[in-house]
Amino acid sequence: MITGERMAAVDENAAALGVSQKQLMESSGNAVARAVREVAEPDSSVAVVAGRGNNGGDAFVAVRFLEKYDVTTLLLGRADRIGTDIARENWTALQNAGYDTQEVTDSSEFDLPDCDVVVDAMLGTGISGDLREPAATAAEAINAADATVVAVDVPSGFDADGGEVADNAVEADRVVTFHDTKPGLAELEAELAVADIGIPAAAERDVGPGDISLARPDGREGRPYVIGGGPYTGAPALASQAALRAGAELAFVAAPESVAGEIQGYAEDLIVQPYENEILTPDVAEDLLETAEEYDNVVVIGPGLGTDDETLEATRGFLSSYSGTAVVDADALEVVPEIETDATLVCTPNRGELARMGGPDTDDLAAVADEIESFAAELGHLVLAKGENDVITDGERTRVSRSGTVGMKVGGTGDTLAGIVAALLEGAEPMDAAAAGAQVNGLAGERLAERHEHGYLASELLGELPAVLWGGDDE
Ligand SMILES: NC(=O)C1=CN([C@@H]2O[C@H](COP(=O)(O)OP(=O)(O)OC[C@H]3O[C@@H](n4cnc5c(N)ncnc54)[C@H](O)[C@@H]3O)[C@@H](O)[C@H]2O)[C@H](O)CC1
Ligand SMILES: [K+]
Repeated sequence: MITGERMAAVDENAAALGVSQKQLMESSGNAVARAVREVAEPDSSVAVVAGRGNNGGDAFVAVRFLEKYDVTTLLLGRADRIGTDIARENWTALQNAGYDTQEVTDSSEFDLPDCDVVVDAMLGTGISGDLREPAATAAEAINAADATVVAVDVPSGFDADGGEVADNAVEADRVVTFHDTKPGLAELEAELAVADIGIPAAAERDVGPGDISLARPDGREGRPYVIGGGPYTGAPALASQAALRAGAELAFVAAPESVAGEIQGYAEDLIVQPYENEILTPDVAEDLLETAEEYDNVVVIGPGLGTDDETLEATRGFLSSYSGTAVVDADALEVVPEIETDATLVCTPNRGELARMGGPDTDDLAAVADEIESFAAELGHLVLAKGENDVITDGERTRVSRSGTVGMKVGGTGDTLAGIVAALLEGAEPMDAAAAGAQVNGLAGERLAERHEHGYLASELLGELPAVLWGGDDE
């Protein structure tokens, strides 16, 4: 099962692996033609009703595989308004090759020919809400027609993310969906076929550009709250700055007053909130818990906290009572296996921390991804295990992020990762935020390594994050 928006991410990953959208469209269209042949008689007439997106594009491909039938293709809208190159190229091929096509620019012009089969290629996973004109009029005519209706990917008007069906949606007899079923499809009356369209497994398993598109904040959102510092001051400063660079609106740091000034000194952009103590104690943790619950923040707990018994007790208490989302990093990780909590925890252990938590003890994390998945299932929380390749798993789904370079084995890169994940968690599901966060942190390192193989600093990753997340002119 995959949602429409995650399907788009997988498509983007496939393209990055070298399997282009146009190749996928050719496979999709071929699958649609196969379904039509299954319901059509040799002399059947077929009406293709196509939208201006890639859903329509799939049907333009299908037409080339239905030469034996009497096929008419109706495009809802003007050809020069077709929304993607690959759909337009397939429309133009039909024009050049003399296929029977019509542009319907106004609902009143829409006249569904008498036919045995209708291919519903108006809207797929790119839609939102009830059908707008002329799709609405077309859907009404399709539903009223005495023909077998074959829907491309999903019936037009079906929401592939949540499974809702628009009131004026097409009622299909058959649905040919691509790669994997979508939420709610199996509940429809229609006969469902899931067509393999040649997407490599790596496009789903390995984290890629599609995952960054999916988790990228569109604008400033979120106010991560970093609870760190004590013996160390660099870690919380790096984590909170990384959160700002990855899209957070504000970044708070709660730290002992003895080091708060030092942390503030790293960056005026941070909002450092000192607490009276040399270290994090249980009663301080209770105050911070109140603040965290009040502001509905994503919390990052651990960077620079140290392993003093009282601090660990405080961390145990905080995480047991907290009910929001927390990135747990560094020394705070050791309390996670010991506690019960309603919080959503995203644990970011390195190889040693993973082993100490009870996970597999090996350098090659990708090779033991299944074991890490079982460990996360048992732990009951999401694990982002950091290594040369990072393994991200919630105990059911497991991804591998292969970005990064050997030069990133330098102090602080785990802190920037924690901050990036916290920022992405403000607007994305935990698995998506953790996978994209791991990928983004690594890509920032790759950008630095293009200039010098070694010798760069975790603090230099910060300046690379906006380009990795939002692109922009590279110097
Ligand atoms: N891996 C795969 O699954 C592949 C799927 N393919 C096909 O691509 C479509 C998604 O295409 P996309 O261009 O994103 O959007 P759509 O074609 O679904 O529709 C967008 C189109 O419709 C207009 N629109 C949006 N909302 C409405 C509305 N409520 N009423 C009327 N019109 C609406 C919008 O303006 C756009 O023009 C997927 O379903 C598959 O069929 C790829 O071809 C190959 C890989
Ligand atoms: K459709």
